[in-house]
Amino acid sequence: EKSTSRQSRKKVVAVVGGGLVGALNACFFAKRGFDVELFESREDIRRAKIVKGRSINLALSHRGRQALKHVGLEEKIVAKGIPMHARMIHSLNGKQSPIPYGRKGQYILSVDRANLNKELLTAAETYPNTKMNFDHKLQDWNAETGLMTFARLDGSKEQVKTDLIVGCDGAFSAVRKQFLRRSRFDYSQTYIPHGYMELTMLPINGEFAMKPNYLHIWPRNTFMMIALPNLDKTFTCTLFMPFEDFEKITTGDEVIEFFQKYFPDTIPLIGADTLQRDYFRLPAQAMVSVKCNPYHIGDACVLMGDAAHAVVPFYGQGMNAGFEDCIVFDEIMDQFNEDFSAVLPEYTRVRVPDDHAIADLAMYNYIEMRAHVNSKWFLFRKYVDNILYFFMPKTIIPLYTMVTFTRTRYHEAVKRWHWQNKVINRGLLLSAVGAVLGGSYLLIKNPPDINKLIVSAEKMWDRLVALRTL
Ligand SMILES: Cc1cc2nc3c(=O)[nH]c(=O)nc-3n(C[C@H](O)[C@H](O)[C@H](O)COP(=O)(O)OP(=O)(O)OC[C@H]3O[C@@H](n4cnc5c(N)ncnc54)[C@H](O)[C@@H]3O)c2cc1C
Ligand SMILES: COc1ccc2c(c1)CN(c1nc(C(=O)N(C)c3cc(Cl)c(F)cc3C(=O)O)c(Cl)s1)C2
Repeated sequence: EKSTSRQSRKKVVAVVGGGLVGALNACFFAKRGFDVELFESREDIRRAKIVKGRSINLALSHRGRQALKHVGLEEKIVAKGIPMHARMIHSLNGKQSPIPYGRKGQYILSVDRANLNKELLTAAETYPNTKMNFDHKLQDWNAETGLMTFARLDGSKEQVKTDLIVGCDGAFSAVRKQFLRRSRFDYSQTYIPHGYMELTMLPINGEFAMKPNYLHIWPRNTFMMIALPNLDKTFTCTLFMPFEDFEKITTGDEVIEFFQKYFPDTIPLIGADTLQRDYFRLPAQAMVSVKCNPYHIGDACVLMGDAAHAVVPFYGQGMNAGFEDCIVFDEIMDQFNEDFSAVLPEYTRVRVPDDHAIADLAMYNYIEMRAHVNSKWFLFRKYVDNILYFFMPKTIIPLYTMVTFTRTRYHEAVKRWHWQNKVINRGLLLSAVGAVLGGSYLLIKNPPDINKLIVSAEKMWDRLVALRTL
């Protein structure tokens, strides 16, 4: 007979937010047999034309692919992604230098954000036990009763109560608002002084304007641009620049002048008119880094994705980390037999250190890129990484390799990176000391004609002085 007791009735999970992580999470919970109610404030993007204001394409790497694989979506998404086997570094003089991401199979994928979101929503909808509620904006919820209040477009209100609330409503999460009112909830957010703006590089004579299977980068210290390819043979270029520099450029001529100075090779590729039109289409967008702890309240609510950890995009890991949140939570559900009162605290204990680590890594990389990464430095650093990795593949694994191509826990990748740096620095120090000792031994053994040395040193000095006066 129909059992009514709470234990045996199928539990209802509310997923708030139908973005990338919310839609994927709906699949994870539905696959487990829960009744899933997804609530998304926007309209169903599968009916809408474009999704403005978010990055148009993203880099999907190993962590994200493993999550998609878990719900049987990896092939479908990878088939619509464009492999990027290497970075293509564009120097100021127009020289292009490829730096492979790793061995043959190690590549990342450029995927279209809107298409990925649509595929995930459609996949969630195919489960008979999911219900999609679009135009439902969470206004408030009560941590004691679990009662949620949604506002509809027509101003009406709808109240819903479920067994678990999964907050996947992004960097400015409404679900997280309740956490902020509670004691012992740590929260920090940092806006960086850089903004980002997307520009489109159209095909030239029906072909990609640049080589497609690369992540194109124009590192210019304070400024940086990157370009990821799209299936329609366009590139989406993302320009990163301090807001105060965006604000200095107010006319079409100033846009061209700026690109002529810093990204000259892109003007013929983007086209002066497209550049001037795109530049004033949308204002530069802000980038925020959010860290918080804990990710749960009792057995009632848990945060995942940007709602729990918005990161600056300088590692291409935000979505990959949010997707990995879903796998980690799912693994803990197995360990604790879906008992929310045990699963949620364990999820916080396990996942917070890793999501904080990737937030710190992305911020560190932003500061490093801004401070002293131009093409030469970028090339040098990646060559050193790749050479050490080539000779000592088991000992020296580049940080980006651990982050991008493995599921090494983010905080463990950071620990190992610090250890490797110590080993490398000690190695460099030892070899430097060795060179000095060896050199001086040779000098003592057969001293050169000291007078000749002085004469050639004086000649060198005179030439230097002459150079300086030029
Ligand atoms: C410029 C840029 C480049 C990036 N590049 C990459 C990359 O290359 N690789 C990568 O892995 N990541 C990248 N990211 C990060 C990635 O975009 C985010 O990590 C990812 O979108 C997070 O997904 P999410 O579902 O947690 O949040 P979101 O994508 O923000 O989705 C949140 C959803 O919740 C809905 N919502 C919000 N409030 C409410 C409410 N009150 N009620 C109901 N619904 C609500 C929103 O409408 C939205 O649909 C980039 C980010 C930026 C800004
Ligand atoms: C759509 O908007 C965006 C915006 C930023 C990014 C992406 C997509 C994708 N991004 C990736 N970053 C890495 C990485 O590990 N590092 C260290 C890098 C970091 C920077 Cl900033 C960079 F320019 C190159 C590399 C690199 O190594 O190629 C990947 Cl691997 S993919 C950054």
